[in-house]
Formats: sequence, C-alpha cells, structure tokens
Amino acid sequence: MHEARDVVVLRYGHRPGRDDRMTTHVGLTARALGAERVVFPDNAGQSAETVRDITDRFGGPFDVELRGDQKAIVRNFEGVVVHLTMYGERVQDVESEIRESVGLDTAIESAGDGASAPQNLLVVVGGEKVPWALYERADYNVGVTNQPHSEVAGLAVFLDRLFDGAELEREWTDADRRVVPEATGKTVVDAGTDETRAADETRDAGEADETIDSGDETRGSR
Ligand SMILES: C[S@@+](CC[C@H](N)C(=O)[O-])C[C@H]1O[C@@H](n2cnc3c(N)ncnc32)[C@H](O)[C@@H]1O
Repeated sequence: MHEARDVVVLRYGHRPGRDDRMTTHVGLTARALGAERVVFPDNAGQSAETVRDITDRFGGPFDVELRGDQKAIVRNFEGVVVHLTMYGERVQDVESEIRESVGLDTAIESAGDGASAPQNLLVVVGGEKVPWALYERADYNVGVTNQPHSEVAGLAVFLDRLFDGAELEREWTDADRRVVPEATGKTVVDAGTDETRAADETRDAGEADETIDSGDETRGSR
C-alpha cells in the first residue's frame, strides 16, 4: 500500500446568506464521502461551525479550515488539482488517471515497484462564477455530466468515483452518536456504549436534521 495522501475540498467563493446552505452541504458531503478536509472562504464562518458541530457529534477525523487566500491555495497546492465544472472533461474518461495519480488505483498499487508516489488531491467546487485562471491552473477540469447542476451533486459523484465506493464503508472515530441503519425509524445510539437512546432517539435525529438545515434561511435561489 502507498502512504496516506490527503483529499482536500476547496469551496471557491461564498456569498453570505445566499450560499450558506450550499456551502454547509459542500462541507458535509466532503466529510461524509471520504475527504480529509474542507477549506471554506473566511466569510463562511457559519457553515464552518455547522460542519464542525456535526463532526463533533457524528465523528471524524475531518477538519474544517477558513481561509481568505483561495487563489493562493489553488496556485500553491502541492499535488493534483481537480476543478469540477460542467465544461470539463467527462468524469468517466479521466477518473482512472486521477485515481492513479493520487495512489488510489488498486491495479497500480498492487504493481509495487514502478508505481508513482501518491499525491495529495485538491477538489475545487465553485459557487458564483469562478476565475478563468482556475481552469488554467487545474490539472483536470472535470464534468459530472456536461449539464448544469450543483456543486454538492458534482462533489458527491466525483468523490464516489474517486474512492470507487470504498468511502461508504468508512468507520468514524470520536463520535458521540451513531445512527442505526434500519428500514423504518430514526434510531440514534451512544457511540461509546452502543446504548440506544430509546426516549431521545427521534429528538436526536431531528436535531441533526435541524443543524444540517440551519444554514438555509431560504434567502433566495441561485
Ligand atoms: C451552480 S454552479 C455555477 C457555475 C457558474 N455559473 C460558473 O459559470 O462557473 C456552481 C458549481 O457547481 C459545480 N457544477 C455545476 N455543474 C457541474 C457539472 N456538470 N459537473 C461538475 N461540477 C458542476 C461547479 O463546481 C460550479 O462551480
């Protein structure tokens, strides 16, 4: 196996109020689907707080960073930069090359000698219009279909392709709570003891729902 590499998601641009819910969901999706870290613009403190709160309750490891220098992060990133855009190359055409470059291609990993060293990966998703320089700097401009949709949908599909579904089996550490998968119901247990919170189960699941939605003040649509 190669040494660990980091998958970092960068939310490029944020309009406070209008983008709160989308930015929060970019962070939650990055966390849930296998990234190590999300970087938000420094005016997205409310979204950062929500994602940190979910991580505290439902586990990690996962880091949230607030940074004001997004152009510099992209310019100076040491590793592979993927920019998700509807104008990009089809994800199904480039996913294997990207997986290989970050050491996630199982065929290459098992090849041992001769396999290139894994690199960190920066996945950039936009909000409002992103600068042309980002298209030029990116090692890959990748489209999840060449149809307009959302940064959350694009990120989710891209990460699942990147990890080939392995992220769905992830174990979480330092969680207070764990959701029990079931056909019907909303059961949450104490992660440490696995003791069912019988009386509180519906309330706890409801709290998580509320927190996730807390960035949505329905202040207008995109
Ligand atoms: C709602 S779009 C806005 C795009 C903006 N109008 C522009 O021209 O850059 C916000 C983000 O969603 C992502 N996105 C939208 N459609 C996509 C697609 N088909 N594939 C990959 N990412 C997509 C991109 O990261 C984009 O920056």
